[in-house]
Amino acid sequence: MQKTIYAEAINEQTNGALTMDAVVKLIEKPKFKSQGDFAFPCFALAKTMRKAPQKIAEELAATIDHPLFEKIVADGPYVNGFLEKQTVSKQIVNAILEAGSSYGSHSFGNGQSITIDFSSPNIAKPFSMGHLRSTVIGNSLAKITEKCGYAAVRINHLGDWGTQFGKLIVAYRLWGNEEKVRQAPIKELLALYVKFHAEAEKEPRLNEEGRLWFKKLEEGNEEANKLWKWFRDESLQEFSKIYALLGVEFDSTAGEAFYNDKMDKALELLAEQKMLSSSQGAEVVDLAEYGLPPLLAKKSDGATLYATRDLAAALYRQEQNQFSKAWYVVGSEQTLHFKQLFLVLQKMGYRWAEEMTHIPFGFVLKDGKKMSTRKGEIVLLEEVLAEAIRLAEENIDEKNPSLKNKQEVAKMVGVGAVIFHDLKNDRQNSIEFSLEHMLRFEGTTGPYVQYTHARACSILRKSSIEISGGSSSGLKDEASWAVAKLLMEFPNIIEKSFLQHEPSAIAKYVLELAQEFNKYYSHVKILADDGELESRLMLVKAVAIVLEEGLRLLGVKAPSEM
Ligand SMILES: NC(=[NH2+])NCCC[C@H](N)C(=O)O
Repeated sequence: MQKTIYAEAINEQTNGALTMDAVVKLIEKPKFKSQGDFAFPCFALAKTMRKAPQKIAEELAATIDHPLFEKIVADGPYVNGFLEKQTVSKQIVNAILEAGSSYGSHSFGNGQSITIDFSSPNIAKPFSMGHLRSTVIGNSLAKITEKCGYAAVRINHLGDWGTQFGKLIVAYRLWGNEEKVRQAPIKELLALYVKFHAEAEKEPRLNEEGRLWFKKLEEGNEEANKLWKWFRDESLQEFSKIYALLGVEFDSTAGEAFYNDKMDKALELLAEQKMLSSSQGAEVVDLAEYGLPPLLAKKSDGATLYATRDLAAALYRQEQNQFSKAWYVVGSEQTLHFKQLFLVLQKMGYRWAEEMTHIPFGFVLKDGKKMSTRKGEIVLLEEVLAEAIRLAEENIDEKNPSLKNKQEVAKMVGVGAVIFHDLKNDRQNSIEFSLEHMLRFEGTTGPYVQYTHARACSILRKSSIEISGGSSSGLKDEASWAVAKLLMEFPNIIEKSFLQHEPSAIAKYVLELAQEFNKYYSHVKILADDGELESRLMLVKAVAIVLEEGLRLLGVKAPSEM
């Protein structure tokens, strides 16, 4: 908002030589504090105004006069604007106190829906680190889209269909034990699956059996479907423990199986458009014109595939939700799959397919190596989260042994640490998994931000003044200005995180705000009883609001004491 005012002033003085949009985009944040709060480079004006940029900068600096600015100075070809600290900090703090948690919201989503396909683990298999990343990133993106005025549709596209379930059924019928599966479903089903592959090496006939049973499953055979449904229910129950811990919910858990009866229609549509061709008995959609391998729509034995199900799912989602955008939070290994999927839909003539986006992310590493769920190295996510909570409790025991709801807070801190660690780097980067590191109370961690928020809450508790509504008269010292200026950035950060599909923008921001606030806390006696006490407390309250809201958008809770 302050930036817009600066742009307006420039625009007015240059008689609209550039559009407002162009001016806003050109305004930079200066590198050094001594260069003020905004810098506008005059190069783009030089042509239309037929003057040297330096000259334009001088003229603008001399003519712009706005009460929101303390001074406007030419700095070479730049016009630097220095905000009037007291007035602006007053405006920002009051706006935050009035808006509360809705500070930073946007309305550009206009209530349109965005489907977000995330988490999407495979049943009868462990919930992997990759699925954790998808879950955490997708959950945050859903909250960010809502903050921008969209209606988020959270979809867990479960991997619950495919030939592997034929194999699993064969394995269970041969070697399975009902009691064992009930006790530890994922572990047991995985063991059966692994055994199947080992045995099939020796006895290839088993693979044929597996295909047969999947065929039975697709055709609605009762025994096959009963077993499949049981495996699915047990798996979902296991996954739901993880979702409960993470605080993640879905609007739909319609997985791949859900599209079993919707694929014929998708295939028909492709056939109608003459987009199917056969290749070695299989039906494919040729994508050579885009330089891509063909999308496999139907195998030679008539079985459909992952891609076909995604095609049917996209058509179904557009029909159901009329999504304005469709996002897929899935690891970067599937980049080609989504490229093909989107292009096929575009080729079918659907304009909406242009608004479909694959949102990839990097790997989780342990000691520099990719963590995987292959034999022997399964890391059970539930155990990881339980360990994080246990370590957080140890930390609290040490630092604040008399805390009342210790266990509840330990859960917020432990789980928050894991989530924050995932989201603090650009999502495409791989992340090194270290519980010890992510749980530190200092440094770039979730607990550090939570701790800073709790500190702000504690200051507010200690003062006798009740802060509500917005009637701050502003502050003008450098330390509080640094905090106020960051608070001013929050709405822009939200928009940026939306446009780039990057929760990390918010994570980095709350870290910076926490650091700046802690500097303020150590330089200024906040609770000193002078004329500015109330304004300082209002700033503290504004910081608490923004930290809590920033963390919420990441899916992290902010305890008021820890
Ligand atoms: N619509 C989708 N394809 N979503 C992603 C599914 C991810 C898949 N279940 C996997 O674990 O690899």
